Amino acid sequence: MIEVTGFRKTYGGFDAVVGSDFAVEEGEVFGIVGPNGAGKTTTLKTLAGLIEPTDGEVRVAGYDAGDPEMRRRLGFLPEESPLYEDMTPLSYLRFFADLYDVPRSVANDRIDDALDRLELAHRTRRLGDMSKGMKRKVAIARSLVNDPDVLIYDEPASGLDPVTTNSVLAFTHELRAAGKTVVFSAHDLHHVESVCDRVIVMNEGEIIARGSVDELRETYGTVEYVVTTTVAPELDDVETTAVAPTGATDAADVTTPSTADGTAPTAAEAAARYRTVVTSMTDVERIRRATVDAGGEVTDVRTDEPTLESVFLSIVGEPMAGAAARGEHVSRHTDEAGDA
Ligand SMILES: Nc1ncnc2c1ncn2[C@@H]1O[C@H](COP(=O)(O)OP(=O)(O)OP(=O)(O)O)[C@@H](O)[C@H]1O
Repeated sequence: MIEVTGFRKTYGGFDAVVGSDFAVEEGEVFGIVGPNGAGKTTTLKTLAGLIEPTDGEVRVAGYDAGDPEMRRRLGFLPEESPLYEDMTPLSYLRFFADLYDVPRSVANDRIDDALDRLELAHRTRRLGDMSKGMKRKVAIARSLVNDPDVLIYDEPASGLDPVTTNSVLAFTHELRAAGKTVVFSAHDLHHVESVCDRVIVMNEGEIIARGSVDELRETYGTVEYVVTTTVAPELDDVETTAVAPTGATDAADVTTPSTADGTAPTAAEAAARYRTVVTSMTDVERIRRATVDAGGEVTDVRTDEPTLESVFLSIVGEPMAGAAARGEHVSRHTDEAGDA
């Protein structure tokens, strides 16, 4: 449905996009991800026919981007979508349907359907009095008045409250179910993960990674294994820390080592736990052996999956928006202790 070959866009000698190649299949939700200034908006505006490529070929629905026939088959949602504040959602959307020559009865059904699915109430309220999320929904509905095959959305859910964000993302799912092709950019990687079949990651005008989110996670993420043992394994190349056992309240509980020298352990020693973090199952096995050799045992192995932020950090080399607010790994408890 979309084919981009050797696309380059230069602004006065500055390369905003440096030779990008990608294709989007019909009925696919395709994400463009990247930090500020990566070239996402430039790419989307070019797909929408609003910017001329400096070089390369950009084809949408079989037409060169910008061809009037292509525009009729396309809906574009810009990052900022100022609306006519004195109009109501209904009058505003009917106005745009008229621009596309959509017959009034067809337009009314289409507008009602879009606003129902977007769960927008207050359709006759003045737009200037509506919340940011409501206005965004109206802008999304506007992108659909001509019943386009291809939708180009620049940050559709950015800056919205969680309920509105979910509603917009669920709606994007519905668009795919209805056979639409959707290309959208996002800073929030969780938005991308929840709706995109495939993504490209851009940085400084270049595509630096591509694939499904799972593929990117597999290729660029590091899984960590957190091994808990009753004694500290004596291995020179791994660092082990004493940690509080569940219910420990005294600092002495976490620092007193347990022993295997035949003397009866104190209650604190019996409860002592040690944690070692490694990145391979081979190391988990080494820890198990060293622990057993020292007279102890492995009591738990937890797998920490890489978060999307840590994956993109390793691709792009800088955190995406919001990454700092979240941890680097999410924990998934496993029964691997038994296998280790
Ligand atoms: N009209 C323009 N004239 C000059 N430079 C521009 C113009 N539009 C964009 N740029 C530059 O091109 C680069 C890519 O911009 P673009 O808006 O495509 O990035 P983006 O990935 O969408 O960023 P953001 O996430 O901040 O919206 C940036 O360095 C930007 O400053």
